[in-house]
Amino acid sequence: MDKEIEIISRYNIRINDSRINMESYDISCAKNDEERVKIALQYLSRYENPIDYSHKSIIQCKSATIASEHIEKGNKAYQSLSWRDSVCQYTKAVSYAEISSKELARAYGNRSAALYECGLYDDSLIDIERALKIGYNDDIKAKLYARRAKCIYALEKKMTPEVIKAIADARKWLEKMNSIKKKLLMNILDEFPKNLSIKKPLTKNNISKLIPKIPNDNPKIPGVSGAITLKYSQEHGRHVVATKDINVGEVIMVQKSYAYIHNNADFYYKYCANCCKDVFAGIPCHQCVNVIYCDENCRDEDWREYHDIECSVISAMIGNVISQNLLTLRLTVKAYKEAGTFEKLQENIRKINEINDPILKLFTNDVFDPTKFASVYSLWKTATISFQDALISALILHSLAATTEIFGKKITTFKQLLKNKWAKFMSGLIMTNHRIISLNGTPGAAYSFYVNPFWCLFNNSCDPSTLSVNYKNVNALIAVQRIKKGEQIFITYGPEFLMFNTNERRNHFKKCEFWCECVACIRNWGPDSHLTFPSYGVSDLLKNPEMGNKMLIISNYNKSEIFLSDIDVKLKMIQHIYDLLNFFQSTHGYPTQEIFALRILLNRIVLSIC
Ligand SMILES: C[S@@+](CC[C@H](N)C(=O)[O-])C[C@H]1O[C@@H](n2cnc3c(N)ncnc32)[C@H](O)[C@@H]1O
Repeated sequence: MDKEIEIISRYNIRINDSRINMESYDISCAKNDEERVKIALQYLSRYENPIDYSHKSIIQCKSATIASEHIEKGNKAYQSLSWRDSVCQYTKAVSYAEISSKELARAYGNRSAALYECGLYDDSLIDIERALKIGYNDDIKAKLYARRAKCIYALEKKMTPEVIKAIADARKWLEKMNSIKKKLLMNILDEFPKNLSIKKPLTKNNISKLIPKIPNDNPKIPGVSGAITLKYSQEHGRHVVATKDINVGEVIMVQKSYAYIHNNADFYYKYCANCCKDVFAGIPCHQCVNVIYCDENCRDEDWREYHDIECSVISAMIGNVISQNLLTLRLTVKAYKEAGTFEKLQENIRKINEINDPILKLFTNDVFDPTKFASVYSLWKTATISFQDALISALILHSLAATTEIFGKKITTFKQLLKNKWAKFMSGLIMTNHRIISLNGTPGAAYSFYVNPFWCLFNNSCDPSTLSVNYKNVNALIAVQRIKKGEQIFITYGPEFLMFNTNERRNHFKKCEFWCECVACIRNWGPDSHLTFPSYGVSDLLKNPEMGNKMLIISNYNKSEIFLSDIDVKLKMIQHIYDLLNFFQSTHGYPTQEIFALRILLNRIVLSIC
């Protein structure tokens, strides 16, 4: 492969490699995104020999060898008692193993042992069934049946008919085992349930407990409180406003992101690619090695929604690309799937472009539906654009065209792409999506990256009126200031005044191409400013025993080991803080030192959960 194109494909694209002269390609003359990508495709067309996505060094495929390597790594982790690591390695083996292969049966069987050790008995039972169904080696089947007996016993805590049956099944297969292993297992079966070490089940993630219930009282914007609405003004652009007084602690929104990806190879094997839940006994995609699912339902849903197209494309892109590019691809594929055909997609986009009202554009059938492409596409706004952006878009298009038959047949050369009508149309959409992601894509925890269209309509304040709680693909906002009817509601885009001074914050926002005009920037608040706010002491608390008591509890908690306390204690403390914030703001106004002392503690508690 040509050196230059190798750089392009490998780094797809953080190209600031001096061998590629970006400056010499002027896209300023282009009228639209389609023309910009055309210039990039013309630049790339000089390569006779484009990236070969059928090559095994570029695409990761199912492989018995790689599956066996992961099984070995899983065994090592298991022997050193690193149960979670061994589960992860066996899951990698599950995804690399060929469908119905002996490696797949082994991976499920071995993973059931690690899951048992984690205390995940239900998951272990599921894997045992899978291993037996595919065909586990006869000489170790007895161990699987014995494990089934142990799991059921651990769950039921008594000798049920199922436990007895599983023990009998294990005995039937004892003959096939070698003599040492047979003796060991026979002892366990003879003594059952004596000497069983039954662990406390592994606690699954806590942060989901922080996510409030989805508000269901805004018929126009599902997942959003009925106390808010969208507005537009020359000064603020689109923004969110309270239609009723809102108290601290009230839920503003709980919505799923339109698109979410985790771009860390290990996370592909820990979270379901469809619903994002932690997955311990996941199943693979039939074709690729990059995703893992809770079960067949999640696998089928993902396939219907976008994975049927993405499957081979992400295999080509993963490892070479940064997460923004994968999210750009996801947006494009989802838009295409929603429309069903290129003609319908073109028609949908034409209709959105014809609507001038910046708020109405976001709606589908009179509802702001965050699962529809219109809600994302209408986030588009003009921003500086470079040849590099066009090049990225051209390469995403090439990955799509060269690995799928979306354009009728696979298109592998850049020259052919320039001639194909629908490839040209999709090139423009890819570039527009690339710009939408550049400005609205949000990095989440654990290398995740997502876009939530409603969240993107809030303006920033470095003293936000809301707290963001993101749990994988779910985005929640909770009020942390009392907000009066008619007031604008703000989120934080990152740097808050408690952490950074005004210059630092405004410089940070330069890359988002705006000059922050929030109250904290206008008043030049920095990390110590809250110490200059008025303070009323706690005298009013003495007149209100309920609040006085909450303050006492909170002050004691503040002196304790916050990180070590139980999640339910933390949630109780958060509720006390909300109550105290409401009390202080209604008696003393805003801002005060007492309020910020509580806000700093609130941030610490939330951080300790996330
Ligand atoms: C994610 S969007 C927010 C919604 C946006 N107002 C709209 O009309 O779509 C971010 C853009 O809003 C504007 N914006 C948000 N917060 C701002 C602030 N504190 N000061 C000035 N402009 C802000 C900037 O133009 C920024 O690029």
